[in-house]
Order: sequence, then C-alpha cells, then structure tokens
Amino acid sequence: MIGRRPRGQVVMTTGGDFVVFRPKRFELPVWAVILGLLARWTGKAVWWCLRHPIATTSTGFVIAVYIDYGWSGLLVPLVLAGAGSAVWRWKHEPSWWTWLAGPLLGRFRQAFVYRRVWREAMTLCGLANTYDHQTVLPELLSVRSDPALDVLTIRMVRGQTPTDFQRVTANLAYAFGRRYARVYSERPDDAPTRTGRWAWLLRLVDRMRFRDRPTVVYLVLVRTDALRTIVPPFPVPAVPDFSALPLARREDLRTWCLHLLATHVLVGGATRRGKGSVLWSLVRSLAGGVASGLVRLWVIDPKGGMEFALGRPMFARFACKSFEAMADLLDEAVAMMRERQTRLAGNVRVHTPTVTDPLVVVVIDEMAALTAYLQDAELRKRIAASLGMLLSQGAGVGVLVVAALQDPRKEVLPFRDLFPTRIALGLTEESQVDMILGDGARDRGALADQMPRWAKGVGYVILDGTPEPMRVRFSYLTDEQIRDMAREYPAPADAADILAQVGRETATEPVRVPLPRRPAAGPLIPDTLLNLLNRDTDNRGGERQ
Ligand SMILES: Nc1ncnc2c1ncn2[C@@H]1O[C@H](COP(=O)(O)OP(=O)(O)OP(=O)(O)O)[C@@H](O)[C@H]1O
Repeated sequence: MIGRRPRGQVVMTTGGDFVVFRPKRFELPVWAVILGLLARWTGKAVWWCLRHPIATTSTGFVIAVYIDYGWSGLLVPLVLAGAGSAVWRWKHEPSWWTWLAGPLLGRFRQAFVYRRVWREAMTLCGLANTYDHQTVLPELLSVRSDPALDVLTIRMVRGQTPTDFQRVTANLAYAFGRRYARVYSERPDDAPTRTGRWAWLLRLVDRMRFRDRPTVVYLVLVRTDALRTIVPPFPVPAVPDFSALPLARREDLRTWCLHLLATHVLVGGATRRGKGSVLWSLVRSLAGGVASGLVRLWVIDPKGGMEFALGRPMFARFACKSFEAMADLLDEAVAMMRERQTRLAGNVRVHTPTVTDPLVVVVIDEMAALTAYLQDAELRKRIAASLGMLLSQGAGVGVLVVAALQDPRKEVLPFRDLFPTRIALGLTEESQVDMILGDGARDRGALADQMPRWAKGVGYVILDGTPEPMRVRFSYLTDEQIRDMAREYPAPADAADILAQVGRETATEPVRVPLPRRPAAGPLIPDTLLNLLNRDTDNRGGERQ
C-alpha cells in the first residue's frame, strides 16, 4: 500500500506496518534550483508564445518599432490601426466584432475581470473540489465577447457534469456581477454556412472549432441587456420560410426564428405579460403567406374579439363570440386533417404547403376558456376531443395549433405534452416554468418566474436541438400597425371559409380578394354551392366598386 502524508512524505507499508520504507531526501544546491526554475519558466513562456501567435507577433512588432523609432514611431501604426478599425466597423460591424473587437475585449475581460475573481467565485459557488489534499478548480480556457454577451469556455473538473454548473447558474451570474447567465453543454452558436472558393477550407476549420468537447461547458453572461428596449416589428417576408419565422430578438442581438413546420406551439404567460405580442409577431411573420393564400389563419378568440378582431381581414375563419362556433371551427379543422390524411397517405409523410393546399394555423388565445372554464360540459368534451386529434395528428398534414394560456396545470390543459414547441413568458410560480418548458428548464436558467415588471413580451424558448433555454423579447405591434398589416395582407376569399362563417358569428365579412379555385382533388363543399357563393362574392365585389 502506498500513501501520501500531508507533509509530502511518501510512506510504503506492507500489510500491517511491519516494514516502513522512507525515501532518501536529496538536498539540491541553490544554483541548481534557480536554474531549474528558469528553465521551467522559459519553457512556459515559449509555449505561451506558440499558443498566442497574434499577441506575440504584435508585441514583437511594437518592441521593434519602439527600439528603432522611439515613442513617436509608435504613433503612426497606432493611428493607422485605429483608423482601419473605425472604417472596418463602419463598413461591416458584425465581422468587426467577430474578428477584432470580440476577441480583444474577451482577452481583456478574461485577464482583468474573470481571472481576478475566478478562484473565489468557483469556490463560493460550490464548483471547487478537493483531490489529494489539493483544491482543484474548473479552468477558464477563453472568453469571447460580443456587443451584449461574454461567453466563457470552461474546462470542468474531472467528475463534474454540465448539470453541476446549471444548478448554480444564478449564483454564477451574481458572482460575476451580472443579472442573467446561462450554461450550455455545447457551443451556444451554430457553425456558419460557408460558400465560395475557400468554403472547403473554412468548413474544415469549422469542424475543428465546433467539434464536440464533452469536458467543456459554456457560461454565457449577459453584459448589456439587449432586451430592455421594445422590439419593433420585423419586416414581413414576402414568402414565409416556415422553418425560420422571425419573431423575437435574442440576448445576443440576433433574431430568434421559430421553426413552425410540423409542430404545435404553446405560449404560457401570466396575465398582461405579452402573450398577445407572441401571437401577433407570428401572424406578422406569416402575413406574406396569408395574402398569397399559402397560409390560412383560423383564429379563436374567446375574449370576445378583444385581442384579434383588429386583424379580422387576415383570418380565413374567426370565432370570438359563440363557443358553439369555436367548437365547429375545431371540428372543421379535424375534418380537413382527415381529408388530407386520406389524400396524402402513401404519397408523402409530411405535407408541403401550397396555394391549393395551404398550411392551416389554428390560433387560440386563452385556451383555458375552452378546456377548463367552459360551463357547458358537452361542448367542453367536444372541444377537447377535437383538440386532442389535432394535436396528436395534425402537425404532419399541415394543420397546426398555436395556443396561448395563463395557467399551464394539467387540470387546465390536459394535452400540454402534445405541444412540441413551447414558449414561457413571465409566470407567477416556479413550478409553472417546468410545466411549460419541460422538466429541469428552470434549473437550466429559465427564470420565467423572476421576470421584472418591465419585461413584457420577454420570454424563454428552447432552441432546436439543445436542451438549454434562451431569453428573447418578442416584437410588439401597436394597434395601428396591426390595422395597417390587416389592410395590406388580407386573406383571399375562399367560398368554403365564407360558408363556414354564415349563421355562426355575426361579425361582418372582411374585404377579400378571390382565391384561385381549388382543383377537383378535394373541395370541401358541393359544386352547386360553390357556384352560388362565387356569384354572391362577385356581386358583392361589384357593389363595393
Ligand atoms: N413585446 C412587447 N414589448 C413591449 N411591451 C409589450 C409587449 N407585449 C406586450 N406589451 C405590453 O404589455 C401589455 C399587455 O400585453 P398583452 O395584452 O399582449 O398581454 P397578454 O398576456 O396577452 O394579456 P392577457 O392575459 O390579458 O391576454 C400591452 O398592452 C403592452 O403595453
């Protein structure tokens, strides 16, 4: 058995301490110790220079210029570098941040901010361990800064997992003097798409940069809260990209895009926290498709139209007064889903939206009004059955549900788990965060229950493919902007839509341009009725002119 005593003495014993070996101690002369230390430091310095070629070359250059020309000689390259940097920033700020300002600021903050308090912060946050009578700390490998965030790359102590860091995310934020932090087990940014002549080389470099590093975690500290200011509406894409709909601003100032294809979306948030802004941001991002007929919005607003009536011309179907009409709307969505399933089965596995076979998005504000608070038990059951069908089978055939609600408990929303995409705005209780975003989301940094009062429309989303939440702020549309949008992007008239409205809701039909007729493949109503309605629509169009 070999053991180490506290004083560094190696002791070797057999079974019961019968024989004890003590190694002989050598006394080295002082000159040998000094020589050894010098060799060690030189080795370290050379290794550092090899690892930091840019810093080494620049320092060498500065020293050489100073020796040859003195202080005044340094002024010229300094002014030239400053001017070059200013022009670069003016012409292309993102690349200036990526290649110059970000790395420089990161190095500076690594040396003068984080390293100074590293040992103290790691120890007090409970991330320092003891091994072999020595304290072992996570190692700060690098810091990368951008205009809003510092991203710290940290090598964990052997035996630690990213969960150990995620559990103390808030402690880490405050330890470094910040309010918000997030811990990622993989790089928080994606590898860029490379094109052009040197793409192959850049892709090789990216493969190295973005390689999987299981021993490393990434701590993102929010230096400047980019979400403090209201986010103006994003430009309307003429043809919406359903895999990337721009809805919100991210903490790193980039745009957060929703992947809407083949998914349902649940938005949870306490009252007056901005659920409306999430839904309107989504409607706006789809507006181009609404006008061209690629997207149909079927909207249910149980608050009597308070939220959505302003955008009425954009909606193919709208129910806001009668719960009966809301139940009918959902039943019709199920019928459409069934018809598509029959038509598409054996041909494709996922529906692709086209003008003749559009993406149907059923938007439901205040979903609890339909699933829990509705007095009529029969109607409630009918609605629950339709919603269950849509949520479990609708995504693949392009009939999607986007719903908002305040209370995410199972009693209120039994099909919570059928929503693959979830967004949590400000909530009132800790437990609600995990109910909406999934187990452990709060521990991983989604502090939706601690949202300050100003943070309307600020929420947490889970990025595709990563378990860690991200904080975003949704764009805010004023009533005037909603009215303008509705005027500019009205839904085209479709006989089936108009028929569905007749006699159910008393709201007057909005002005709509006629939609090209659907081919014989699958009209939902008989030809005789279609002709009748066409004539009716033409007449009304004539009256308006
Ligand atoms: N993204 C946003 N940016 C800035 N302010 C916002 C944003 N979203 C909402 N607000 C502000 O918060 C108020 C409440 O927003 P909203 O009506 O959308 O909340 P809600 O959660 O839908 O409320 P309710 O529970 O009544 O449905 C708005 O009047 C607006 O002033």
